[in-house]
Amino acid sequence: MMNHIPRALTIAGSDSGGGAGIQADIKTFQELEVYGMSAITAITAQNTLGVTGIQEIDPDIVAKQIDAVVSDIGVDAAKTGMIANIEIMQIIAEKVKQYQILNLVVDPVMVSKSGHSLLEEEARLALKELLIPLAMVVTPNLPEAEVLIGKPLDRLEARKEAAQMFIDWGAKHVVIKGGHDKNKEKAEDLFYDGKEFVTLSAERFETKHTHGTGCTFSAAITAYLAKGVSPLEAVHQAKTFISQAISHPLQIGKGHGPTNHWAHRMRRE
Ligand SMILES: Nc1ncnc2c1ncn2[C@@H]1O[C@H](COP(=O)(O)OP(=O)(O)O)[C@@H](O)[C@H]1O
Ligand SMILES: Cc1ncc(COP(=O)(O)O)c(N)n1
Repeated sequence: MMNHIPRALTIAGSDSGGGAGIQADIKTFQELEVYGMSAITAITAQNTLGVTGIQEIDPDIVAKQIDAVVSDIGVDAAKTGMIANIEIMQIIAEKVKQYQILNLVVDPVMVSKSGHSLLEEEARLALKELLIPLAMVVTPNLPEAEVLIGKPLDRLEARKEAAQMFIDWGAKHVVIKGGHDKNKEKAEDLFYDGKEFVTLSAERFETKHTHGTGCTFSAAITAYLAKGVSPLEAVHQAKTFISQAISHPLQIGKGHGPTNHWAHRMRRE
């Protein structure tokens, strides 16, 4: 039998600057030798300085993109990123259920690092009912987890309780990312599967080039799931990948530059 080519789908927004969104996801899939596909939810005019315009895509076209790739090519794992509005969220949830996409990574993107809204405010809490219950892995950053939980998550105990809430809402695994916890010496994320907490700790790099870190991290998890790796191992591998990408930033643009998706190759070369 021929070897199966792992294939991954990103359902997210386009970042014209190439550092986040669909572009970061496809670059990550490619680096991890997974065939990448996309269903675009919104087009952003964006660079390292910020977002200057957004065109949301008709939910029907989002649905048709998912239909097109699932019906012909097949999807071993998928992720969601920028979703823009509630109608798009509803159609994504419908399609994930229709096609029984079990390896779903939900990155609950709300606001860009440059401060632009990427999901309408009224739709943010709907993530709890519509998408998080379908997630194999959900990857909130601290501000997103605080919005969803409705309280501050400064202390580890509060983060553990929050992780349990994500499992109660139906996610199979959660990673609460600690990138925004600038007081911490390490870049520490908290993984939970409903039974055991695992701290993913890595060196924190002093850099302003963190545009697209969350997209790249969740895309790497998706790529490893597509290859058949367990969620915990996928998260460990993705943490290594994002740490390498942040540690060798690209000096591109005048603002918050992108991470370096090919930095992981340096280990091998
Ligand atoms: N300065 C940094 N040095 C090392 N790792 C970082 C740094 N900033 C973020 N990370 C890591 O990158 C990943 C993405 O996290 P985060 O920046 O919190 O997400 P988001 O992009 O969604 O806001 C996490 O694994 C986090 O720990
Ligand atoms: C299309 C799109 N999707 C996601 C992000 C979040 O990335 P970041 O938080 O690093 O700005 C973004 N800026 N643009």
